Amino acid sequence: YHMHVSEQNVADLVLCDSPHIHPDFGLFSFTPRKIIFNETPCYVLKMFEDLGFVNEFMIKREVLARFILYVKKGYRDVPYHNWMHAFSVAHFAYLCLKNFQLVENKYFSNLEAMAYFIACLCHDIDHRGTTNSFQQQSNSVLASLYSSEGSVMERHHVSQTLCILNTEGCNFLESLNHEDYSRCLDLINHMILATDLASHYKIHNKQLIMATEGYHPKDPEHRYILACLLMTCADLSDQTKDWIETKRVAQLIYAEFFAQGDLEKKMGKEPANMMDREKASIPDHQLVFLKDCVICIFKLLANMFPKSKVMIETIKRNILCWEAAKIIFDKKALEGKTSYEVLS
Ligand SMILES: Cc1nc2ccc(C(=O)N[C@]34C[C@H]5C[C@H](C[C@H](C5)C3)C4)cc2n2c(-c3ccccc3Cl)nnc12
Ligand SMILES: [Mg+2]
Repeated sequence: YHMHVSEQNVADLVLCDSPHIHPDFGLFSFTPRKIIFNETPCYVLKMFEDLGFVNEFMIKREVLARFILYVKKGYRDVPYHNWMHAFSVAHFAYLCLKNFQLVENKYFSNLEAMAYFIACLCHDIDHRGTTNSFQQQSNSVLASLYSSEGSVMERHHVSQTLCILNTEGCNFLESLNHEDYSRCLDLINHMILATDLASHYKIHNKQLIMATEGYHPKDPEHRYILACLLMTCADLSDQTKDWIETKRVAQLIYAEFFAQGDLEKKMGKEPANMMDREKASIPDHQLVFLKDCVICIFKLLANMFPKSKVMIETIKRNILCWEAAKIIFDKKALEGKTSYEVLS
């Protein structure tokens, strides 16, 4: 693995005790993006320990510290799909494990819980800020590797995760017995693949049935579908925070989308509307995304875990904010302003 992390940073992280955990850190309303970038590795280590995995699986703190720093280094400096996105997604996994007591209430085994947290942390490693369809369109190396199976980027994120685990001094799972080790990698693989939104639409109906008819913990398909639901919720968890956060995240996402659109234009390709800074109507697109995708997923989560009902209210409030914003965006469009200019 060509990346490198300084052993000084590893030593500092092993000794890190600096930030006391913020009192609201365990609440669904907490916004993990407010954590100072340089303190995030320490928070990941603290979440990992707080979830009991270090003791349960006899994990060496130094090896885990090195793994976390390699994962962080594996993310690129793109507007949205960067380390802070991974950190916020892992924080949401931490919130679900703690607030829903997924292990205590037998929804997840300890191994599944650890795989869930790790998959969230690693689910977008080495993202280039471009979509799966762009990989195909541009005949990227990743497309040549994975396009026959689909979920091109997600397969690359899995591959990068395995590369880091196989890097000297990073395999914190080495203390697991052979069966747990291969089961954990299999779980991480399926959980990361589940973050391809196109895949989510394929199993949404099964999730609806599970959420309405009841969860059967002994049914392996239910365990798989629940893991997929929890991955998608974590990936979209920015949408369950207050409006200021939601608006700021939209700026980051559209910065990425429009950069891809600009690239496609340079390549002589016609970008999709949501990627075209001249054509995209951000409020309209976000209203469709929130009403047709985000709120449906979190309603399923609320069916299974009533404690997450508060997030439905937050998403509804964000929808109202986008409805109000739409009026302003449409007025500014008449003055010739693009919606990205209005959003910024
Ligand atoms: C706020 C917000 N808006 C978003 C608007 C749109 C899309 C999006 O990928 N749409 C689709 C629409 C159809 C069917 C599939 C495949 C493609 C064609 C593209 C999905 C994602 C959005 N998204 C994400 C997000 C979640 C997972 C992966 C990547 C991203 Cl960017 N996280 N936050 C947001
Ligand atoms: Mg992704």
